Order: sequence, then C-alpha cells, then structure tokens
Amino acid sequence: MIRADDVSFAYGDVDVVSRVALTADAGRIVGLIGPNGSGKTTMLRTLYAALEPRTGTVQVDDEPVASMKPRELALRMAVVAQEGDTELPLTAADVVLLGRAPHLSTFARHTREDFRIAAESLTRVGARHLADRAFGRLSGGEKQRVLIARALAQRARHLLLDEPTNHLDIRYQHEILQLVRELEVTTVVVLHDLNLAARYCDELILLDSGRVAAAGPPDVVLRAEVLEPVYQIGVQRVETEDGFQLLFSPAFVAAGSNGNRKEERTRTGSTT
Ligand SMILES: Nc1ncnc2c1ncn2[C@@H]1O[C@H](COP(=O)(O)OP(=O)(O)OP(=O)(O)O)[C@@H](O)[C@H]1O
Repeated sequence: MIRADDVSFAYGDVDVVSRVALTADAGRIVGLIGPNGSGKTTMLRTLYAALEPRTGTVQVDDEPVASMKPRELALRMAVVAQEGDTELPLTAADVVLLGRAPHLSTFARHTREDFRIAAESLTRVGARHLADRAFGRLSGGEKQRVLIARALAQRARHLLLDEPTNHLDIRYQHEILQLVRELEVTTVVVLHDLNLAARYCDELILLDSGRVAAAGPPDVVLRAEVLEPVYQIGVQRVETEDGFQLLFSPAFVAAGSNGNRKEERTRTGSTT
C-alpha cells in the first residue's frame, strides 16, 4: 500500500502541490492525471522520497518513506522516472541488471539468478533482442521498454511510473500497461492519455494547479463536466462494448459559446 496524506510541495515560494491525498491499496493501479504543469511528476517524486514534502507524509506499507534507507526503499519500490539520456557506456542488459543492485550486498557480484531475472525481464517487455545494444543509442521507445524491464528486475511490490507510455507505439502502450496490470503490484502511474487511464487504472486522481480536482474510479472522474473545466477542451464520452472512449474537440475552445458546443464536437471530435 502507498499512502500520501496532506502532501504539499513548493519550489521556492510557489506551491506546485497542495494538500494532496492519495491511497494505492495493495495490487491496485492509481493514475495521476492532469494538464501540463499541474504537479503530477512533483507529486510522484514525493512518493519515492526524491522530494521532501513541505507538509504531509508518505508511507509505504505503513512505514514513512522519509525514514527509509535508499536500499530499503529500492527493495520495496521500483521507479521509472522521466530520465534524461545516460552517456554511460552501458548496454541495455547492464541497465536492467541495475535493477538487481538493491538485492546485492555492497560490492557483491551478480549471481546466475540475477542474470536470469534480467533476461526474463527484457523478454517480458519485448526487448530481449536489445540486450547487447548500447543503451544510449536506443530509440526513445526502446529505452522506455528497457527501463521498465529494469523496474521488473527489481522485483519490488510497489511501482511508480512517470508517463511510461511516452515514446511507445500504440501496441506497446497497451502491452506495457497490460503487463503492469498482470504484475498485480501496487502502482501509481502518471498518464496523459485519458483513454489509457480509463482502461488500465482502478482509481484516478485529477490534479489541477497542484490541487485534487477529482478522485475516484475512472467512470466517475472521466466525465465531460469534470474534465472540460480542467483541460479547457470539449470532451465527449462514447460508451463502447468494453467501457468508454473519450473524444476531444479542440475547436470548442475557439468556438467559445455553449450553444456551439454540440455542433463543434460532432465536426471535430477525435480520439487520442
Ligand atoms: N525544479 C523545478 N524548479 C522550479 N519549478 C519547477 C521545477 N520542476 C517543476 N517545476 C514547476 O512545478 C510545476 C509542476 O511541475 P510538474 O513537472 O510536477 O508538472 P506535471 O503535471 O508533471 O507536468 P507535465 O504534464 O508537463 O509533465 C510546473 O509549473 C513546473 O514548471
């Protein structure tokens, strides 16, 4: 279980996360959604103690992350953050093996089991063939899959993902999130694609300027009347056989008046 209570964070004097509460129960997937700059990454970083909240607490299985040693935290929690390119001369397999580091005592060598787990993790994300390639020369999507393999190799019971579908083609967007579902680990994931959030998350937290604008199951949060004021875009929800799809109407912003909404939506509606 991951639990954050009353978390606030400020860069300098500017509050970018304000009094946010979040609970991810064991095995559940909680999605953090919201417009650019609404505080999703900042909130996620407080969950793995990369940032210390100005107010509030974060706990993993009822223990405060603030008091955990890095190795202890890494044994419990795997993180796929938005990282810059590494210039280190590592292969993809080396990067995945980094996920085994918390399981080794200091300066110990990898065991045969570590290599087996790393290879299996690469296979699970469809990237086994990349094992010997230089990580720095992989495409954005290939890198993303390798980083997810590293998180899998860590074998933690909690997973934090910051836009894991960034750079992935449509097939891998679904495959990676389906894989996360099948892992049955407690997950908090930042997602921009609201249709992916609808399909793969159990609960959603919608941030708007650092505050929780709505929280609950996708069916409750992903409604036009909730999303339109936050994203400032027309939203139409279409029920489908296995759930619903959201359609977005950029022209709604330009069209302005409510009277034009329906017509504009029909004319410009498109899925993401
Ligand atoms: N290191 C920093 N110093 C100062 N301000 C920052 C820093 N990092 C982020 N911010 C600001 O904090 C706010 C929240 O940023 P954050 O990255 O958490 O938003 P986000 O919802 O993840 O955005 P996006 O969807 O664009 O990735 C933004 O206004 C951003 O400019």
